[in-house]
Amino acid sequence: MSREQQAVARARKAFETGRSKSVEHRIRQLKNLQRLFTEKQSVISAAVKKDLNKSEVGTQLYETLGLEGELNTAINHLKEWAAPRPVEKNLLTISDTVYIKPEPLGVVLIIGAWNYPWAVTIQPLIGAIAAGNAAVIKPSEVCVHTAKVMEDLLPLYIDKELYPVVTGGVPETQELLRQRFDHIFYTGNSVVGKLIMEAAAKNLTPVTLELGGKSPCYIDKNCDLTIACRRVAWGKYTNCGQTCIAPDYILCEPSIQDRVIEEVKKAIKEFYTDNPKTCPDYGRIINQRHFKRIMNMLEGSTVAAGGDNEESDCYIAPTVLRDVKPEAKVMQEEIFGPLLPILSVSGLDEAIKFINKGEKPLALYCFSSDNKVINRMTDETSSGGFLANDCLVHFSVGSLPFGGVGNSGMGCYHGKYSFDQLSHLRSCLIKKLNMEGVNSMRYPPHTPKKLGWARFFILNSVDLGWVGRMALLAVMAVVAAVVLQTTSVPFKEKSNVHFKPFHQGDSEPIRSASHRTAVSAQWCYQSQYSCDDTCRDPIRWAAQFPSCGGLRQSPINIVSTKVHVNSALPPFNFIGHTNTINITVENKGHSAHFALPQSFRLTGGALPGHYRAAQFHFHWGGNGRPGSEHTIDGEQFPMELHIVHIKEPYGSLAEAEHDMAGIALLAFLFEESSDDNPHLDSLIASLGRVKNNGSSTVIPNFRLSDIIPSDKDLFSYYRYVGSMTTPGCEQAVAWTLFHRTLPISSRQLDAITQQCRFWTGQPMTDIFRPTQPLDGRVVYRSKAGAALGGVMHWWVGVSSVLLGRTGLIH
Ligand SMILES: NC(=O)c1ccc[n+]([C@@H]2O[C@H](COP(=O)([O-])OP(=O)(O)OC[C@H]3O[C@@H](n4cnc5c(N)ncnc54)[C@H](O)[C@@H]3O)[C@@H](O)[C@H]2O)c1
Ligand SMILES: CCCCCCCCCCCCCCCCCC=O
Repeated sequence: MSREQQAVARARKAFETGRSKSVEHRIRQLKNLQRLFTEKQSVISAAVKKDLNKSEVGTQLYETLGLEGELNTAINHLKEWAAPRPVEKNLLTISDTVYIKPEPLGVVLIIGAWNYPWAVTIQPLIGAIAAGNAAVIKPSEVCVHTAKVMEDLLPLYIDKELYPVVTGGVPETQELLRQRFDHIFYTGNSVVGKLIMEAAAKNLTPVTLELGGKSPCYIDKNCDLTIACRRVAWGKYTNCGQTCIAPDYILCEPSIQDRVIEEVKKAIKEFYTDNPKTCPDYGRIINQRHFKRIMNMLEGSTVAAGGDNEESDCYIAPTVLRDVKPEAKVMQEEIFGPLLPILSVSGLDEAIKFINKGEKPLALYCFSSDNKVINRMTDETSSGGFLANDCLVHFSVGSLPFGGVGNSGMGCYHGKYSFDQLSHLRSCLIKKLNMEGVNSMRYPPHTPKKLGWARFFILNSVDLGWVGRMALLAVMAVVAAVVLQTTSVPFKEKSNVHFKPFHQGDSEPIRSASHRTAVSAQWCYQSQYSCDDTCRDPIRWAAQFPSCGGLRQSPINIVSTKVHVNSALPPFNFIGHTNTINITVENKGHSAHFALPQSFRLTGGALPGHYRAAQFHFHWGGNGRPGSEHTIDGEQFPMELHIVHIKEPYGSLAEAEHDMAGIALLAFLFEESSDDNPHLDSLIASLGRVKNNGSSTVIPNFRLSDIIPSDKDLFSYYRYVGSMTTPGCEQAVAWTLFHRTLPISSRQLDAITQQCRFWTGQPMTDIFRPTQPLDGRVVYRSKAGAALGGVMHWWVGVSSVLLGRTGLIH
């Protein structure tokens, strides 16, 4: 068995153990990579310096900083990415659970290139690990020193069976390509890209090809040429032009060519001094083969700036070429070096024509102050990425898919795109064995009438709240009956539609005890799901609790730039919150609830009435993971406190659930502090006494005002209408999320998350529901100094918008 075969076989065996699939394992591996970049930065930089003469700062700026960002994103979002994704349903599948389940592909081969050896090799690896795959890593042999460092260091930090490094050149890569993989992720030139695809085709292995090509740069005469040329010079000469997305050549009108040359020259001097050769920020060509290749391209072109070179040092100065013709040697292939040809075009039309004659590029740059020019360039061309008035930086935006199109590649990655690219997005539809009558429309004998019903059910998608869904289930039952009656298909089983009361929640003490037992045996948080296949994880709550699939669900992500500032949101009045009392805490199986006396009251805050306190509880993560339910601009916080109040005169959630603001929930996010928050100590200690489901204890001398800020510090908050965050997800909640966060130390967080157990006996961690779609709701933000006058008016406004949207009025 060859070394390559052995590595692949070992990786597959390790994958088959299943360990790469556990989210915890993935996060641990990603954290280990984080540690590698912290602990070994100097070793990494020294190798890159030897390979490409990049400075230590340059390596950090262009390679490892981006990787750190990718690692942070993957670690923070992995749970959300890996969770099942609910999808829109048609009427036929309305009562089914329909979702996408991302699953690992298997063993991925990652073939890296030499120009940004860490960025282009480790970034796909982050995606492969995050998606739960094993990966064989083949660094480019061209960057000799870096390949060796990768081979030495990676096994010290990450699981070496699952993620082996195989070094070597073309023969070794070819031997790898003879093995069977579940995905091949290749970065390099298009010629080899085709060979990779050919090899992959033998096993129908999917490929991602991150290739290159000539990325054009159009400079419109209507723009600030100094700024444009500085940005182009940066994009071109960074890493000595050996960047896949470097602007390959400039297209501009002849009238501005001289100015462009002058401005590029100025920028070269500004960045790399009069003598780039001695400038620590100017790199070298990777080897003499590439040096010769680049120097050959100069043939037949006029040098307007630069041109100095020294073969023994692999040095080529930043160079500008003027009046270059399309037939010139330098225009026949990707330059991948520090030569910047300028070609004349008569204007935008000709530039677009010229670009469209070539292969679709990896990047396309357009510099102009005129939006019409920018819009025409995007509308009338195609490329992997498009940037107006800048170069390269799209590579650093993790929310943008990075990749080529046509000859510049296929597939994309970065951030969540890497995860998706290296996952199989499995379609899942879970149906029950009842409601067989509805299916009769698809069974033979086929009739025009059945076709009519099938058209109705298949061609209509649904976005109804629970009320609509209930009504529709009723319609479906009738249809089933009608279809049954009018066909001769014999059915042994009766179509049966259950109208469960939709408020089967567990928000004790305001939900009933009988509900509690029935429900807690069935629903669970995502963290419990894998160990108990009978429980419903959040994605499937709606199958049993229709309201959980409604249009006003909580929690939500609050996008701070999209909230509406509202001056009719005044401060709150708390009554009784400073009283010292004894409170009972009980492990409810999904969380621990701290009961509050009804004498604690709440008014103000634009709430439409007076509210009585019921209980408070926390949502937390585990083992360093955040656990808040609400997120702000995508950020999840370590923990969240919910204080539940019921509107007067209701006595329970069942009574309050038909009132859109029947419950007032006050939410506080926690932020990690270096010191302990002493007010939490008694609560933490009490959790240690209620480890198991159903156990309870008393906390003496408790004051709610000790754990929350005083009224005067609570004038600033977000408000929206939503739901309870546990089944039955009753849409009866006026949510208030305060800006002011509460402190908690990491020691305290650990103590909280490690003490209690779920009703299933597993450690009670990650007790939060994922954020839900806003579905057109508006989030309001209070404005200090607001008056009470507009409160009712505000609520009337909010209610009519919501009811109108769900079609319940009009
Ligand atoms: N799109 C991107 O993200 C991206 C990033 C970097 C580089 N690139 C492109 O890559 C090119 C430069 O890289 P390169 O190709 O010189 O890198 P390279 O020479 O390092 O080759 C890339 C990988 O292909 C392997 N390889 C080379 N020849 C092979 C063969 N015949 N059979 C099998 N494997 C083989 C090498 O071992 C190496 O691991 C440029 O075109 C550049 O634009 C693209
Ligand atoms: C405060 C200012 C910080 C500026 C940071 C700018 C970083 C820009 C990052 C550009 C990244 C370019 C890397 C290109 C790698 C491309 C891989 C292909 O060859």
